[in-house]
Parts: sequence; C-alpha cells; structure tokens
Amino acid sequence: MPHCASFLSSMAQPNRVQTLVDSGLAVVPPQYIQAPDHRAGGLRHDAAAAPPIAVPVIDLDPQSGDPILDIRRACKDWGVFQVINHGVPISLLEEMKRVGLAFFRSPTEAKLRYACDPRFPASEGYGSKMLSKDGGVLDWRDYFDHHTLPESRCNPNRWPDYPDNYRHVVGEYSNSMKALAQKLLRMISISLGLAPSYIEDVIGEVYQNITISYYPPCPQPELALGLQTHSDIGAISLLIQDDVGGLEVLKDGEWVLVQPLSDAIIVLLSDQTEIITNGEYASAEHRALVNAKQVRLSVATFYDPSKTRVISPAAELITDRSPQKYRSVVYGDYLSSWYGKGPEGKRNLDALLIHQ
Ligand SMILES: O=C(O)CCC(=O)C(=O)O
Ligand SMILES: [Fe+2]
Repeated sequence: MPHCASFLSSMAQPNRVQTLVDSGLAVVPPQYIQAPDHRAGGLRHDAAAAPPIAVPVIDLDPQSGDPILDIRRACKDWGVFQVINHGVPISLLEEMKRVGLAFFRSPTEAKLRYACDPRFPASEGYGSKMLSKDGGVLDWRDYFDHHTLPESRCNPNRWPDYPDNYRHVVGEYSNSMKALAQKLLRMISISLGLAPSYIEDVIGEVYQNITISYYPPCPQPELALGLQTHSDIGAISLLIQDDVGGLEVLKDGEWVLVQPLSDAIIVLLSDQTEIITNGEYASAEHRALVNAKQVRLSVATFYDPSKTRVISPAAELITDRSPQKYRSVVYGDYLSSWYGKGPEGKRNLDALLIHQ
C-alpha cells in the first residue's frame, strides 16, 4: 500500500527544518514557537542601529604587540572575542563554508544517507533535533556533526563525499582548529598566571567535534530561534559564520550581535573553562537568530575534555578572597546531564555552584 509505505518512511526520517521550509510553509509550526520571554524578535537588519558596544576583536599577529592583556580583558568582560591574524588561511575558512553549503544544497535523499541516529545525543551526521528530551521547543536549524578527534573516533567515510574535496577540507580544517585552540588555551592559561599547559593538562585527550549549522529562512522569525540560549559545554569553541549575521551574545543582560567579519574566527569560552578558572572567566551565553529572507550558515568547532576527566577549579585560583565556587565534576556526567535536561541558559553550571 503506497499510503502505508510513505507513512512509514516519514516515521523513519525525522523532520529537518529545511524540508519543512521547502514544503512552502507560511507559519511556524507550534513545536518551534518560543515562549514569549525567550523570543528575540528576529534579526534586525537595521544599518542605523549600530551596536553601542561590540565584541572585542584581537589581533594575534606577534608583530602587533602582546595579545595576552587583550585576551585577559576579553575573557573577563565578555567570555567571547573574535581573533584576526590567527594563522589559519582565509581560503580554508571560505572553503569550509563552501563545502558545507554545497552539502545542504544537495537533494534531501542524498543528505539522508548521512542521517544521524536520533536515539543517541550528539551522534554523528545530518540532524536537526539536538537534545534527547522530548517536548522542548525545537531549534530552527539543521546541522551536520563530524567527530574529528581523537583519531580513534574519526571516520571520514561517514562524512559526505561531495563536493569532491569535502572530506579533505574537513580534515584540514580540523587540524587548523586544533592548533588554534591549543594556542588560545595556552594564552588563556598564561593570562591567569597559570602554567601555559594548565588547561590542556586538565582536559586530557581532546574530543573535537565540528558542527555545520544551517538555518533556513523562517516565515515568522520573531517567534523562533535558530538555536536557543546556551553556553557551550566543553572547554573552548571556535566559530566561523557567513555574512548574514545572527549570532548574539549576552553581555550584562543585553544581547549583542557578533558582527560578521570574513577573516575572523569567533572564540567562545565554554563551561569547563569557567569551572577550571573558578569563575574568573565565565562561559559565553549565546543564541542564534533567524531571519525571513536568507539562509545562514556557521561552522562551530568544539574542543572538549575526555569523558573520564575530573574537572575542578585550579587550586592556584582559590584564595580567601576568591573561595572555591564550583564542585568538581566528571566531564561525562556533565555531558549526560546537559543532553538530558537541555541548557536553559546555564542551569547545568549553576547546579555545581557551591553556595557560601
Ligand atoms: O550558528 C551560530 O552562530 C551558533 C552555533 C552555536 O552556538 C553552537 O553550535 O553551539
Ligand atoms: Fe554554541
């Protein structure tokens, strides 16, 4: 029975936002409508409304001076900054976005060959719903998640094989992001007076995931979010975005748009860095807005500890004036709680707070 067969195949293929949009949707389905106090009102493309404050841009070129002081200030005041002259070829940033977009522009059946397994959170591949819990508001986003490090979990055969150079580009991009994350974590450790390798030593063997996010145009952008408010879970995230704009970070209670800069890489401090630094540097709360007209694409590289690592505040940063703020946590436990409950701002980090 054709009717039955098509019903079964739609059951087997979880919805993607892009498929909904391609079906000619004029309104946002109820599962994607945010509660009124979570709504962003959509992306305001209003040239006159230049932000009164902007996310810091730090030049990493050693000829331009010592960036450690700038990094300290940006980590303390923002938890997010953009870096330029970072050593990663701009052509590689462009190529990474280009192959990602080509994958999302390919036919649905071709994309579904790489569908992630919806039974497991953060499973590799093409997906849309990130959290394992049911009933939460859904993000207006599709994604492709690649497991890139350690080598034992990296299998490029599970990545798209088109365009021809897709797998090669992701491999090169992974190497470049690893080198940049190591450089930044060393600078961040130094900026706190810790040994340069301090944060890397706590993290242990690195787990790196590269997630391409694809945000289709949204018929009612004022009602939905591309990605709900969250801070990233691991140690540090490196993000590139196209020129559409939509990433916002929370700064002193105000949402600030991260201005797209084609040669920059956005650095977001994540929750484990907040714990290790005993709250000296807080992880960045951020969200992604959608808009009615344009597709938006970003590529996030997450640099995270191994699941068995115990993450604790650095003893060197605990003093009488700054007592221990967080309990220690096994990273794998933190991860399970996050994927089970969802972010809701920073609730998973708040659960570790030691109340003085
Ligand atoms: O698309 C963006 O700008 C944000 C992506 C992000 O925050 C994430 O993947 O965790
Ligand atoms: Fe994020």
